[in-house]
Amino acid sequence: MSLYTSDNPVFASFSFYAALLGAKTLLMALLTARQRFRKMVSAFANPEDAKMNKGKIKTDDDVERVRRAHLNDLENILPFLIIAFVYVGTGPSLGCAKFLFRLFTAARFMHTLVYAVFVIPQPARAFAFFGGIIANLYMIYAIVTSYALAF
Ligand SMILES: N[C@@H](CCC(=O)N[C@@H](CS)C(=O)NCC(=O)O)C(=O)O
Repeated sequence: MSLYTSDNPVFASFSFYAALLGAKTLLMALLTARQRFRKMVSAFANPEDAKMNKGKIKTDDDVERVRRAHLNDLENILPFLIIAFVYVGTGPSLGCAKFLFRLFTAARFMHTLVYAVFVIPQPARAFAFFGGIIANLYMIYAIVTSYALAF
């Protein structure tokens, strides 16, 4: 049986969480746009955008915060997609794989809520960030130990 078909519940679970995280990352652009419009007068990225909306170009702390959260998603979710995909190929148990995918997904949603939506003081963001890092590092460890003989 191929590990990369919907017959494999681990791959099905990976596909589900990958889609959820992909959608979440794409929606960060809407969150940025919402913040730009809330701050109407001062937060358009390009002259043409400012002109169209009768605003001025200037950076804004709240807009930049959402942009940093978006960038942080790219720094963490893109590696997850590659790492978790390779991890599926090691044939992990469904329970363990689901736990890691859920931990990572929950951690990234928490990161955005804490960083860009409710602006909760540290160390809340650091905890959310490390939840995701731990899941990714565990999968890297599982991959490396599975394929150590291939070195
Ligand atoms: N590129 C990140 C690398 C370190 C990192 O991701 N730190 C986490 C936990 S404190 C974070 O949420 N950083 C905020 C950010 O990337 O804007 C940074 O510049 O902070």
